[in-house]
Amino acid sequence: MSVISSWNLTISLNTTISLSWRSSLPSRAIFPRPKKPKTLVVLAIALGAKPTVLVAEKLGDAGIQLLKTFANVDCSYNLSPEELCTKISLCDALIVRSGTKVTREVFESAMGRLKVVGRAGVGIDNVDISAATEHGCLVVNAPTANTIAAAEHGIALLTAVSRNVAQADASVKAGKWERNKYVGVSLVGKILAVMGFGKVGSEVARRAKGLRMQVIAHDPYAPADRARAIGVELVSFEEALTTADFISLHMPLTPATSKMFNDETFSRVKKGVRIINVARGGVIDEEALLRALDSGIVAQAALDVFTEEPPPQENKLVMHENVTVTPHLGASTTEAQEGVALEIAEAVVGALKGELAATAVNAPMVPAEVLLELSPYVALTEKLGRLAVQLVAGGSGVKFVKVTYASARGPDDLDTRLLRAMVTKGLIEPISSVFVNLVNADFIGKQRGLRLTEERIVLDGSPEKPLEFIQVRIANVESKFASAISNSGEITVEGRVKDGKPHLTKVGSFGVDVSLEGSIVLCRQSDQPGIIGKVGNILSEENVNVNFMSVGRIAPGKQAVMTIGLDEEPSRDALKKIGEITAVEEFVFLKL
Ligand SMILES: NC(=O)c1ccc[n+]([C@@H]2O[C@H](COP(=O)([O-])OP(=O)(O)OC[C@H]3O[C@@H](n4cnc5c(N)ncnc54)[C@H](O)[C@@H]3O)[C@@H](O)[C@H]2O)c1
Ligand SMILES: O=C(O)[C@H](O)COP(=O)(O)O
Repeated sequence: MSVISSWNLTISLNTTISLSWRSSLPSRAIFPRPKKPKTLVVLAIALGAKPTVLVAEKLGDAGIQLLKTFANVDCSYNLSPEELCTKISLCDALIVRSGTKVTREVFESAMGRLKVVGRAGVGIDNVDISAATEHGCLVVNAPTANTIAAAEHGIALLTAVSRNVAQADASVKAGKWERNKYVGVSLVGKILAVMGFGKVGSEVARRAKGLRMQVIAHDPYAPADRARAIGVELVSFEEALTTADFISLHMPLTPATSKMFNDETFSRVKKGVRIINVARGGVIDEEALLRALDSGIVAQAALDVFTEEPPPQENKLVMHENVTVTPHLGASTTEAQEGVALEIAEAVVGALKGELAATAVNAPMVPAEVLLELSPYVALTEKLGRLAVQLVAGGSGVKFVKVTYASARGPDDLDTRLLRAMVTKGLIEPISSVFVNLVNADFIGKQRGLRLTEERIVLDGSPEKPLEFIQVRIANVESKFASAISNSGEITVEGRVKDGKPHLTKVGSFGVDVSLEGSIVLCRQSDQPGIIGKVGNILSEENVNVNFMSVGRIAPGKQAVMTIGLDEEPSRDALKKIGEITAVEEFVFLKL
């Protein structure tokens, strides 16, 4: 017997969302699936073996200790890209700082085993997030623990450039005493433009106010009330650029911010401006900065970060007399590194345990109370998806899927992202070798050409229950069980949560009622006495336990659909015998 595995979304009791590994029997009878390369690894975890965490860059000891309570920890620093790719297929989690590039090749080399990448810090520009998502790998970061350290480093560089501290230090050490050469500029009353008013930017602004600078900020996404509360005016990019005496950069490196400071922007700054960058090297076009420094447009620059780290030897920008540099030290305080290590270790352990960390970068965040409430509907939607797709006749292809949520709640009062992901999982997993989770559901769905639309029906009644029923319909397909096609011409399955358990309540236009556990047989027959007994006998001869049975009919004596819930999988022979009962017009066996 072969065993396959997949991520499974569950909601744990402490109300965190869980993406956990599940091993299950393949739906051989209907859709044989190839073995996946991650099988052994997943089984190892399922059987209680410790997961392996590769720590690829120096991490604070508290974090390492925490990881060791749950996992085997392999601290291998300075790996070459090739070595990382070789090692990664033996690891369930990877922890990096900014010095390791977690590329698409890394995810591909992981062969499906890598479940989480932890970035021990804020910037995730060294992790290929798209590739992580495509491979269903969760990415978490540690976004708060180094904020103060980075802000303090920004202020250190600001004060250092204003008083030529680095240059004067080097000069004295070279045996010189150049008091006139290193006359500085005062900060009091000068305009500081903080570019990127997030966590670090606002802490820099707070501290610069303490130095009695006039602080303005540019951030297209920052809330004005946060700026007001600190006494900072939010201004346009143009105003920040043209009025600032000092510019401090604190935005992430994204396609939109890449080389945001270039020849054109430098041509608009106030002559003699001083620039501090503790964000990311890539937000400045370094060659343009060099030109601006040489022409005196930029008087000085202080750089903690570079496009390429470490920058090449004898780099003109690094060696420039008006440039102060540090080797990406923004987060490097003892306190910040201990905090970051703990923050990332907790997030990675949580993710490996099946909880989705609050710092997930590539998965939708759903509040804990919403998760708890939606938990039984998560199971229901996945199972409806699984049923619907198994009803499709071979060769039909599944493209147009509609999910209808019927609820007494207002349209804005129901977060369906989880449910949509689970329908996608249910639709795709039985017919492919990919595994789908909350991280990659939308991507995989799109990749496979699935056009999933959602629809809300607002019911009268009490909004206490989040959902009354959920319907999954597949359009433009034939069904291997013709009765599953409703009057609208689509394969239709509908379900409800009863006593906390998912139930199938409609197939096509037939009302049914069966708990969605184990597997089910759907059987259409001409309504007459004795059929239930005959089917029951065939199954009991095989020791297959019937856990639920319901019959939905159009009218007495006409057609009826019998739904039988089974604990075990019947043999092909037993299924054949059911099909041979004279009154049975069609039947289908479905695995949940
Ligand atoms: N040098 C270091 O060691 C070090 C340490 C910590 C953080 N960082 C870097 O500092 C930066 C900020 O970190 P954070 O924790 O404050 O992040 P954050 O997400 O809290 O803040 C980033 C801010 O930038 C804003 N932003 C996005 N696009 C922008 C644009 N085009 N123009 C202006 N603002 C824009 C966002 O709205 C957000 O408010 C990141 O690049 C991070 O990697 C560096
Ligand atoms: O984005 C960050 O958190 C900082 O750049 C720190 O990077 P580091 O962990 O490599 O010091």
